[in-house]
Amino acid sequence: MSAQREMKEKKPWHTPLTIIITVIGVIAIVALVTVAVLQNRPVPQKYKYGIVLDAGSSHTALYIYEWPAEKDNNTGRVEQKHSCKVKGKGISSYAAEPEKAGTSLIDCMREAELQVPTKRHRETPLYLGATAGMRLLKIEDSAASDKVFQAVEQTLQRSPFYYQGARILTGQEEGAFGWVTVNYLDDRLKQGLETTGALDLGGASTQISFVSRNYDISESPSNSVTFRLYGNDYNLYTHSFLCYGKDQVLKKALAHQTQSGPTKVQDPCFHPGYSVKRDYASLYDSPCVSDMKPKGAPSEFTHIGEGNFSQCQEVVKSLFNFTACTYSRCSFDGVFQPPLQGPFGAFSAYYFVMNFLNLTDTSFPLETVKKNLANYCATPWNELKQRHLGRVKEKYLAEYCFSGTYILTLLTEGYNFTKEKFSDIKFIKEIKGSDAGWTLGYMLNLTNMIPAEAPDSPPLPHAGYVSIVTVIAILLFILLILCLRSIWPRCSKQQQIV
Ligand SMILES: Nc1ncnc2c1ncn2[C@@H]1O[C@H](COP(=O)(O)OP(=O)(O)O)[C@@H](O)[C@H]1O
Ligand SMILES: [Ca+2]
Repeated sequence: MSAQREMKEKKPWHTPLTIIITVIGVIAIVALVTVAVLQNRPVPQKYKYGIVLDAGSSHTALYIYEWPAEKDNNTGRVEQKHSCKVKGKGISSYAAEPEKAGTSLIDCMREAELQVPTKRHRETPLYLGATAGMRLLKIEDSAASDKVFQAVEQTLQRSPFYYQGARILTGQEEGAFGWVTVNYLDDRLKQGLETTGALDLGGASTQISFVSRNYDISESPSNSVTFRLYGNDYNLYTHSFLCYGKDQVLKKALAHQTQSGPTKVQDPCFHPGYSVKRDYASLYDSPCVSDMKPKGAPSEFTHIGEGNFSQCQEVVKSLFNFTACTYSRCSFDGVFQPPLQGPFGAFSAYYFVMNFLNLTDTSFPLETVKKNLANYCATPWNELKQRHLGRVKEKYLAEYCFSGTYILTLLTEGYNFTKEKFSDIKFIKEIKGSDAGWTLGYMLNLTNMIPAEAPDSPPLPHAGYVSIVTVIAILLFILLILCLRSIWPRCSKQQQIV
């Protein structure tokens, strides 16, 4: 039996000293991990809020956005928490009774007070942005537009939120902020990815916004918006066509068909069997058509449907001017447009209409889409009413054939989405739970929530920190055991020799 083995038997490794050292080591490691877990624990998540009212031509909607309080200007994600549809029409329809524009907002403001925690009310910014309906009212009757704003301001100032003002957005802002929203929600800005173009169709105006490589912004400076976001520069092309929202285009189409002041109009864009009396005064009441009003027209006409898609398309086409262009290239009405580029998201009325018509799938050939729409337009009005009334507003139902035809014509003839490019368009309502539209981009901009430069890389997250400390602690523990098992006997032997 060797001397070493004898010594081991006499002096096993679990001597009181080694046990004490092991216990102290274990306590130290547990303490280290506990401190790491407790000291660096994230504080319970708190949220901040922002509210934007979208005062559109047809209706007003309130959006509440929410984001983590700790990280608002770089890594945090802003999400839509809630939306509220204001009852009744858009604020521009209250020109004759402006106070009602203010009171119409009260219900949604109450809802917002319940949605945002009370202690956050005073710091929650509140914005109202009006679009083409108010642009038209301002052109038509600037004093009435001011009164509507006064009434709206009165309601908003009384709310507990941090009111930041109500104003009319320019067409460029409406287009550019829609583009920011779509690309922010898709996480394309932070990652510097290729961006998605934005197509917004409203009732009174429509916007197209996209980044086109090698596009010379100096050719039409009024169509360009430059951004520096997260360290990337963007030259955005954007244009807003006033009077090309679907409700104003319908007025233009009817104006086109009533130039001789008839008492009966046979309209290919409405369904067979459709017949409604309309008065000339309300058809021609907008600045988009007011100067076209035929002289000596009767007070009303009967609007009769014929259900003919290709004839409807001819009527719609005649509303665009494709000849006047002083630039290298134009979309229509003499407006500059660089070559289309990249994927596009089409939202708002583009989505509502194409979704109702079951035509959101753009992987089908354009010809198939047209054929399906032609079939739909030829469907008798009575049949459609039986199928959908009760679930769909009668006004919407009556107009889907016209709106669908307008959308296809605007995209293909107006903007030049050829049959190859048509599949670049995706009809979308929302992205990751937040509605596509200008409101989110508007708020991100006004609250400076998108930094111009890329944020510094974030510090180690809590879970990562705890894991690293735990791994180090386990390694230390293993080292300690190894030390005890292999080095300690030698140390003790040395002690013995001494
Ligand atoms: N469910 C729906 N079906 C069809 N059209 C709809 C639906 N919901 C909203 N719309 C239409 O979408 C358009 C929204 O435009 P809006 O934002 O009010 O105007 P603008 O942006 O021009 O100021 C209107 O034409 C409205 O009638
Ligand atoms: Ca709109």
